Amino acid sequence: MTGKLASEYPAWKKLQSIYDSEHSRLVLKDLFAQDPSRFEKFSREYTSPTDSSTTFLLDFSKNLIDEHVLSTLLSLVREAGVEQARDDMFAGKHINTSEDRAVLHVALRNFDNHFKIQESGADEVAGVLEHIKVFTESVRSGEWKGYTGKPIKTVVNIGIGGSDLGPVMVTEALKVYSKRDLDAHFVSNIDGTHLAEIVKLCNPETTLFIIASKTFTTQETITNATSAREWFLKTAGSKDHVAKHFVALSTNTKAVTEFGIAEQNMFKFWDWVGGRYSLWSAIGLSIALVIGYNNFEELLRGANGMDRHFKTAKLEDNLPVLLAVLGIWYNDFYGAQTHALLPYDQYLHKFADYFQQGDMESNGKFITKAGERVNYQTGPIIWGAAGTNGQHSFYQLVHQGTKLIPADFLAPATSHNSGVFSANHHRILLSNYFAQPEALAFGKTEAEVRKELGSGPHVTEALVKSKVFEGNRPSNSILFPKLTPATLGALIALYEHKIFVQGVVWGINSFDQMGVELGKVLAKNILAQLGAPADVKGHDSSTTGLIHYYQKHRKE
Ligand SMILES: O=P(O)(O)OC[C@H]1O[C@H](O)[C@H](O)[C@@H](O)[C@@H]1O
Repeated sequence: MTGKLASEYPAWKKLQSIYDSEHSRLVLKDLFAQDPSRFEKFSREYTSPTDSSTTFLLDFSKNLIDEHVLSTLLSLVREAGVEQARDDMFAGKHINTSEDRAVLHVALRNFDNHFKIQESGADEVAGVLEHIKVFTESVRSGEWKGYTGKPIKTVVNIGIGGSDLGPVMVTEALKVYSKRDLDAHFVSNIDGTHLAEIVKLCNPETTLFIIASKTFTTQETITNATSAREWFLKTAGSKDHVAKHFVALSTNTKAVTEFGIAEQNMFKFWDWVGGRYSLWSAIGLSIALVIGYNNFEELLRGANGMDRHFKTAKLEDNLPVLLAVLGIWYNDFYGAQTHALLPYDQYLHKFADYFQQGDMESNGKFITKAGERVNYQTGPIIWGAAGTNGQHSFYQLVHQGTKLIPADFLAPATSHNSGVFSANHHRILLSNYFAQPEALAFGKTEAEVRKELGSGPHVTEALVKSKVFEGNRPSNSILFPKLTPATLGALIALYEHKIFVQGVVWGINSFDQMGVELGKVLAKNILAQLGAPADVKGHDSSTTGLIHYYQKHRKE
């Protein structure tokens, strides 16, 4: 972090001039034809520094780059001081400057104290992991009993944002490792419908509520938790029973005890864990309950392997850096607005949702750390869905629309369910995983279309044109042997560090989230005015009109 605007770096200016003068030359079809070793040059195999069985391939050869572009992008990383900023993060420096906090999700998975981290609380991580281990083992084994002496059958995580999305994504991704007789549900939305539908599936005698909130002040979570406790007490009667059925994951001991959860039922974490980076902390309790502590630890170890790679690999081979600079190339020079995450693995169907918060809350900023307005684009819009469903909905636009949509395709070579149905499913899935990036990159020319259609009265010019695929649409492919906890940990950490690198280049603070505040404050003010039309004051005519319409039509 240099305090400069990204556009001031010499490499940025050079990239702009390369783009202006040469981008029309960067045509994938030609680049591949000119260089038979393009795949070897622009792909890397990752092997975890701590566990050789955690490995994946990143193929970035289908990007609109050549060696000159890539080396200039890496110069940008150097000029922006990414390596120093990375080392500062790992050392526990307060790089979240607006909140004066360290950013230490890497400390949550710092096995063997590999990184020397001084920040207060970092030495408590192992103790909390032990707490998680003991608790999850007692719940999973049936030793932990509800108030009528029955074991826990259902866990309900109540949280929102980072206190929800990570646990949801990971428990879905690693479902195959779950304990079959323990159901897990997640309630996040303040809409009472969410909780109402979930409690229908729960028996108060055998349900454990996990109240997950870093601050323990989030309106949605505290309201849902209070309602869940009321629902529970309707059957359980005595408040003494709450201790067996409610635990909290938080940094706010005072608010947790005020809520009525005993301190021994609170799993602690620290203000240097950002909400959207918290699944590795106590916020992962629901994950550990579902997949077991050992698998949870494997997830963390997988992430730790990626941390070590990110910390030491040279920039040319540093996978988070490579993903980051490719993203910058499209976002800032090609004018791409979005980035799609397209996992060809049903287990990863929440992956894009998760990184919507991870990326967009981190890098959706227009002010640099020094308080200057940027004069370039920052974080992309992240979106996506599991393949092949997307192919039957939005891929049309990705292939033939007017927008450039860089995409990451992810897939496992082996399915967890190969033995359940015929191997055919996975082969078909993967044939699509291979075909889509190929189609995007190389397209189909007008000549090919004409040849295919032949001649005849039905072959109009319009028909020919509509069947052309221009190609030259870039993508990354990430292929891993199998979706294990460690592989998933490595992949999540890969994207976390990608977001970090981009944030440093853009000069922004990736670790605060001031942009979520205004709406919250206005909603609080409006909530106090919803009683009667006469109370509605101080708004524009649109907001006033909407509230009045609501007041006229509501039946509560
Ligand atoms: O965990 P909590 O304190 O309840 O916060 C839940 C969420 O609240 C806000 O929306 C923040 O922007 C998120 O980053 C955070 O994850």
